[in-house]
Amino acid sequence: MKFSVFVPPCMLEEKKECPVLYYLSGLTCTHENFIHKSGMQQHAAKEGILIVNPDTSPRNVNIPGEDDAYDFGSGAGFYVNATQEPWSKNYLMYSYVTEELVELVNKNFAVLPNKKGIFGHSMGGHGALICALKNPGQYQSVSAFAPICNPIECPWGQKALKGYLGDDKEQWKQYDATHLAQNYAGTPLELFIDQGSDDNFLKQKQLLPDNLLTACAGNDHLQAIYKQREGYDHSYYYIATFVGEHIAYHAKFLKN
Ligand SMILES: N[C@@H](CCC(=O)N[C@@H](CSC=O)C(=O)NCC(=O)O)C(=O)O
Repeated sequence: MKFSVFVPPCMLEEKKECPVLYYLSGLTCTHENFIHKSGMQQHAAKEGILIVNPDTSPRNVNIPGEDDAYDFGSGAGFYVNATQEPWSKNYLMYSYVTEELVELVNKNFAVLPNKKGIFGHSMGGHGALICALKNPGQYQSVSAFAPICNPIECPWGQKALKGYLGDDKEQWKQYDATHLAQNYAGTPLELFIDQGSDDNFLKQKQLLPDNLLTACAGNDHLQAIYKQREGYDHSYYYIATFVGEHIAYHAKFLKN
């Protein structure tokens, strides 16, 4: 598995220990889209935060058809642990991003292991939300750009969850941010949800933020901040515009 890391100057030059922020990308992305297109480096440098961006799936694992669709298989791991063959051997993205990658980063970079945030875009926004909701207290901050908020109810999510987890919809709920938010009983958590108003995938009902906001409103342990950006779409131009605001938001929690 490849992943990219941005090391802030204060870690490189002043040998300071820094907080760490994991960014989970969306469908079709590799570990490079975010570093090429978001412009996050200047903001992470200013705040002194190490950024880690994993790939979105295993690659070249010789599963027939693994590269055939943009929304399933390569580039579309959906941050779940697959239980269905042939995916279950390699497609363990949830354990990878919450455990294996974290251990690797903690061992190899001078990060503060208890100052850890997570954010992401679209499929990766879904990933960030479920990682935080399933692991109360593990992430000090979470935010998402145009996340898939209720995958059990949208075409992208239904295709992926059926393929990786099988037909039992009870299993799907374990990876659904809206369902997890309805049942969350952990330490108080704030979810920062960002959404462009002119996002085609919002219009196609792939994202369903209202369902997650309703779930949060009914749960005293959760607080949602929802920012709708007038006229913005789903692209990296949108992410590049607001990534500084997200990194500053995480810094409030990670640098106190
Ligand atoms: N090719 C697909 C859409 C693919 C797409 O828009 N991917 C987004 C994330 S969407 C949700 O996870 C993305 O980040 N693309 C990479 C980029 O650099 O823009 C289609 O045609 O519908």
